[in-house]
Amino acid sequence: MLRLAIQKSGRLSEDSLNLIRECGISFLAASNKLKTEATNFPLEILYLRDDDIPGYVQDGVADLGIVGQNVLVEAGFPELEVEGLGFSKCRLSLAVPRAAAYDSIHSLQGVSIATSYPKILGDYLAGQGVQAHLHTISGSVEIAPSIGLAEAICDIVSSGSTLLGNGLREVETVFRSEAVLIANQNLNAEKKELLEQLMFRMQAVRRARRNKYIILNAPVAALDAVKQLLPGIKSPTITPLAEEGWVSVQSVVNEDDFWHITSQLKAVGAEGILVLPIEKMIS
Ligand SMILES: Nc1ncnc2c1ncn2[C@@H]1O[C@H](COP(=O)(O)OP(=O)(O)OP(=O)(O)O)[C@@H](O)[C@H]1O
Ligand SMILES: O=P(O)(O)OC[C@H]1O[C@H](OP(=O)(O)OP(=O)(O)O)[C@H](O)[C@@H]1O
Ligand SMILES: [Mg+2]
Repeated sequence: MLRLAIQKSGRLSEDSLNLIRECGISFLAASNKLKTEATNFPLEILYLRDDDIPGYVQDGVADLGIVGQNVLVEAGFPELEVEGLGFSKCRLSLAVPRAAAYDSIHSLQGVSIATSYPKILGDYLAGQGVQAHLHTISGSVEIAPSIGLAEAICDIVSSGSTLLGNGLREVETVFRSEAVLIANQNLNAEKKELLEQLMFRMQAVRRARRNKYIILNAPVAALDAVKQLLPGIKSPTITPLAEEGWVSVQSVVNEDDFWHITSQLKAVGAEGILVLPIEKMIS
């Protein structure tokens, strides 16, 4: 049985549970329990504070974990990372009060900085040859300058609205992060095999999320142009319509290219374009 540690409640929780469910793994929702067992895969899920997850996986208390790279690197175990999961993308940034003078990172020489990430920030500043006074606090970092605790901060930024709401200005990106799957490095052969199975499923889910299934009608005369725009996995599926001179084309498009490609498809004469989500995608 594999033991997977996920965040009990917080930013990573829902996406972690959804990913496990989309891998076809069923379990009872644990509203107040701290662990659950899957009913159709040899997996036990532990619900923990995210800061504890890297240490538990390093020690082998849990075999696997899902955690932000920021927390993983801060804990000092970057080597546990198996793969990026594409959600909870954010950055760790330095910010100063809106009116404060700031020319370059050297403006922070000798300045006091509040952060929950003293290791990542300390390494970054050392790399830039800057010495600052770090105040480690565990939360609400953005209020530190307004209450006189520090002159600058280093914390997680996503939309930037928390910085804006606290009168702060982002000046440097220190670290980019997303949720990652981590694994203990001494898994036995049986657990390694289960990890492979889980990763195979996670990859199929992630590929499916990045792609859409597209079905459209096109005049035969436009077929070459349509094929150019829709190369598909191998090549598009083409079937004749009941109406002479028309075909139905089915293919897969990348989410990022989707709007660009559909407007070009319309321009070459495609009609009745349907776009469907893909549940799993296995190469
Ligand atoms: N605004 C955000 N946008 C995207 N990802 C974020 C954001 N804030 C945090 N994250 C990511 O989600 C992780 C968990 O954030 P959360 O705020 O839930 O942590 P926490 O308060 O430390 O939780 P815990 O109670 O488990 O210790 C962060 O370490 C980071 O990787
Ligand atoms: O750039 P933004 O989109 O505003 O996001 C950044 C904020 O999100 C996180 O806090 P969260 O809202 O998770 O609350 P927390 O401090 O309780 O963890 C993080 O600690 C920042 O404060
Ligand atoms: Mg935490």
